[in-house]
Amino acid sequence: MSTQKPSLAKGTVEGKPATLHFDDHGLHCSRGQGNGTEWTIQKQNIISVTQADLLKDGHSLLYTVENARPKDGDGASPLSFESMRAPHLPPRLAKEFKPSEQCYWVGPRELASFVKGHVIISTGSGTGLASDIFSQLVEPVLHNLGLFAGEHFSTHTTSSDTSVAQYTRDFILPDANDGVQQSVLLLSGDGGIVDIVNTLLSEKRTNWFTKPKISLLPLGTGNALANSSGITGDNTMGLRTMLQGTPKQLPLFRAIFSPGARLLVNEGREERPLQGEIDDRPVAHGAVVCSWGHHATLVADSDTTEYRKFGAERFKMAAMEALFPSDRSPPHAYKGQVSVRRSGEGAWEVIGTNEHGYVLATFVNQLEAGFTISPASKPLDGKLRLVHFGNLNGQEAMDVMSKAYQGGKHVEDERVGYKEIEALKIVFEEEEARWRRVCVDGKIVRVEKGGCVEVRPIEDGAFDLVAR
Ligand SMILES: Nc1ncnc2c1ncn2[C@@H]1O[C@H](COP(=O)(O)OP(=O)(O)OP(=O)(O)O)[C@@H](O)[C@H]1O
Repeated sequence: MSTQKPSLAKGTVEGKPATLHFDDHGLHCSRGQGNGTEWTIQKQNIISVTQADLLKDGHSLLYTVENARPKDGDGASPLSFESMRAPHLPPRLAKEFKPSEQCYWVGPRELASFVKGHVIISTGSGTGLASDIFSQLVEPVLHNLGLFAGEHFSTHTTSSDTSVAQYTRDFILPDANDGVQQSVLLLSGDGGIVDIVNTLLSEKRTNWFTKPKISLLPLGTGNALANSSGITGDNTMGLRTMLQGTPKQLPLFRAIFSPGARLLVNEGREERPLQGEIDDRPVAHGAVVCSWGHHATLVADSDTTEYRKFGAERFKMAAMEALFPSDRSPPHAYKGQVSVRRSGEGAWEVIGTNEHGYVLATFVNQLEAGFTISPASKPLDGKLRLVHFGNLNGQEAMDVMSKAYQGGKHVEDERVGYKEIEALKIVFEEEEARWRRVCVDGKIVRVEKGGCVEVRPIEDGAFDLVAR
């Protein structure tokens, strides 16, 4: 329902006389009388309104259009880019979609002499749309803004799961250490973010370290960070936030593992040392979630080429397998001691018995669009919250977790524990390695037998995230 008066302008569109009016649904354009043309640009598709160079005080409206529905898994972008030149746009539209003054991507081109622009395209994220979305949507927007690869930004396309970390180490970190301002456009899911965070925090930083500003175009499967920071919520793939958002410090946690913890890669077939280390103990940083139990298992088990074809459905499919194993056995009861600290120096408080189903500490509200894991979490509020339940049977666990799709009602269920915490500690009592897998923002860390992990927020920032 419309809540504000429509805003009107008479003038021209692409040089021809037109009437434009803007309301809560979008921009309605009409040309000519009687049998003239009428069309609407939906509000959710509007990226931004910029000054058009050639028209001096005129405007360009940048927006997305839906492509004919691509077949699942064919790697084609669902959206492409259009722009419209109009000297006079309805004032409310021009005001509401004005780009942020701090935004490198719409600032004066002279900025390129002291700000470095980077575009990172993570081809392995989500269902593999990043390359086509870059060429059909993002690059045309950048060209429209007068930005060209090689001149105003460098482009890096990933070829392996170490590409983002490598690029960060080789290009972004040295400049950040020299105090150079950098704006990064990252086309990826949460994984690209966690790769950059861990690389920046595990290497040496100088006193001049200048935090890069990162705009995330959410192209992963869950996109928890984007869904919880107001980056999504329109139909522009994060481009509106990139142009209109402001940089905000990304809250981070540190997970310190017992010696011997390893990162599992290549569908769990290979292991690697973690990037970070403190006092000989492996360390991982995250911005979204650290979990053990059903959540970590379903993330780990569904990270295969086969499952990835199903997009976000892969999480539900793996959850069914974990909660209702095909041999009809009950879901696994995860054995270990879980404890939390409610205040910095307070006593450790033991959670539940030594059998658990779900142990998840998070900063974010949603783990995927509509799956509200922590309803009290506000965008980038930096508060770590624990969601926990014990050893429930498959149907009970399914009933509880289904309520997360109803706006986070699971936290009202008496079987679920939900609280703000300062620190989480897990001491693992599992014999089999697969039950000692911990998820840190989608990455999987396997802890050694008898090992432990401790998780707490840190003050340190790696970069600023452009958010609304
Ligand atoms: N060309 C590639 N080959 C192999 N791995 C890649 C390639 N490009 C990216 N990757 C890896 O794929 C993973 C993609 O993770 P990312 O989080 O971006 O997507 P996702 O898991 O689908 O989404 P989300 O974490 O938001 O659910 C990252 O670990 C990244 O390093």
